Amino acid sequence: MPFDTATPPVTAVTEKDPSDTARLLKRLGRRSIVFVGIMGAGKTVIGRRVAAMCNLPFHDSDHEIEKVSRMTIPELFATYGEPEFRALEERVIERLLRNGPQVISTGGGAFMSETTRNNIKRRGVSVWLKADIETLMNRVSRRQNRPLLNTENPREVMERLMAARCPVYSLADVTIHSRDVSKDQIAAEVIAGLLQHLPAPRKRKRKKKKPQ
Ligand SMILES: Nc1ncnc2c1ncn2[C@@H]1O[C@H](COP(=O)(O)OP(=O)(O)OP(=O)(O)O)[C@@H](O)[C@H]1O
Ligand SMILES: O=C(O)C1=C[C@@H](O)[C@@H](O)[C@H](O)C1
Ligand SMILES: [Mg+2]
Repeated sequence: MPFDTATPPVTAVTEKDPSDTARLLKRLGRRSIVFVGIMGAGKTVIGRRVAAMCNLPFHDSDHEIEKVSRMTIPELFATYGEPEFRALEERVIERLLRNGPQVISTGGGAFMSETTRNNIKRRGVSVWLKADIETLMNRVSRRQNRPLLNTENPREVMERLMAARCPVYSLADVTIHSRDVSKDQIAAEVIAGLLQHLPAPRKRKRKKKKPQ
């Protein structure tokens, strides 16, 4: 499947406009904003920024997993293998989701679990940060903390993962094109995208007074 990043642009709200974040918080209620997407898409950095803009708590499932297991993700993969990591990831996200409203950034493979997708649907609104292969490879080459990419040909692995995962990521409620423009701009586009997705509460009609 060709990877198309031609997501329709979302009109960005300005960061200075407090009413946009206030409206979003009202529409969100107790739900969480949940970032999904492949490694390097920007889930952690953009998630943290959106949380700061909305004055919401921020959690990253990878960091949470490292905290509860007292191991790094590469250590977890090496010691227990990927299936154990995935089971832990499901449990951690399920627990995090109970405490909305907040922003949660998930690990790159988390949304592939049907259980996790259902949990997110029930208690959150999902945002796919969608990026092209060049941008992603540029970003992930800076750090060696992603066990799935510790191979001879990380680009080939990334292409394979994208082909398998993009159709699933596309099930997210909101899609934002992640690219190398300022992080504030992407965060503002996320807020605009969420406002477009979440319907404004309908005004109640006033009952007409019966004539006396
Ligand atoms: N809009 C952007 N402009 C420039 N750099 C960016 C942008 N968004 C993210 N980055 C950079 O890309 C790298 C990867 O971002 P980040 O760690 O947030 O990705 P991730 O989606 O959380 O990945 P993973 O699934 O591996 O946790 C970081 O170095 C981050 O600073
Ligand atoms: O894409 C993936 O499967 C992963 C992404 C990272 O966020 C970590 O959750 C882990 O390295 C696995
Ligand atoms: Mg991350």
